[in-house]
Amino acid sequence: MTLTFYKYQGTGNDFVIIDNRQELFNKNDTKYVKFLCDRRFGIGADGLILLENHPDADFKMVYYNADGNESTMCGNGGRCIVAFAEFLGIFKNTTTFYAIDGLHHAKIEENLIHLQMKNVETIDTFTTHHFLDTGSPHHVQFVDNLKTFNVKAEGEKIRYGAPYNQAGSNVNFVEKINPNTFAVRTYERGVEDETLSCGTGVTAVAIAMYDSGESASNIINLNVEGGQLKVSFDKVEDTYKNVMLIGPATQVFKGEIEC
Ligand SMILES: N[C@H](CCC[C@H](N)C(=O)O)C(=O)O
Repeated sequence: MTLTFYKYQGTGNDFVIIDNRQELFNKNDTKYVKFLCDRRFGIGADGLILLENHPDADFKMVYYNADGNESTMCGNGGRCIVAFAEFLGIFKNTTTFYAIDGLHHAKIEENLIHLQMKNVETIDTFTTHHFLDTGSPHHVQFVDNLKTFNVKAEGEKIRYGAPYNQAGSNVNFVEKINPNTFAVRTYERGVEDETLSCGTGVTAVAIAMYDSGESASNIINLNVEGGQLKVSFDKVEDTYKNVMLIGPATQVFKGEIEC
């Protein structure tokens, strides 16, 4: 049997996306998902995304990291599945979908995907870093010379070290460009390497920078290895609401693979 897939990338975070509305994909075959994401033996991607039907929304998103395990919310993957759903004709302009962290609203404007992320109520702030969950867990810390920083080695230490341990966290290293712009490089849990961009990661960075006073703007630019993203939000009492992750999402190619 052949499996039709689409390859998407959102600021360099890349995904295999499958229209699984017929529910033919074997969701329990971790080894097969890992094979599809393998950059040498398979298609190659940071993650795999299934688009499925949902009774109360336009569609449902199921996300797997490159290690083959289902994981928490993927912001760049969320932007890519919105572009894919529009390509399939599931919606025009605005849409809603369910992901593991709940209902998401999204719209496409001037070729950019505007994805509403979950509200953020809790930010743990320490002398060395911040920790918050934007749909996935994120450790956020400033470094000098981000360009030459050893993201993989240092990210791995933090990701597997206390207090995260085996469950882990994604790790974002940050450099301030100006009060409204930050450069970010991310070590991603479940990819176990640096990715060119992490959507829930830049969302965490933007909120942490505002919350700690590093930025006074609620519209923040994030420069990532794979391009530029924008995050906007409203702080209502102690909660960050209307959190929007804004950026491009591109269909790179369509393919078929034996399964
Ligand atoms: N690796 C993350 C999920 C994907 C996050 C990232 N690709 C994004 O764009 O948010 C985790 O397991 O927590």
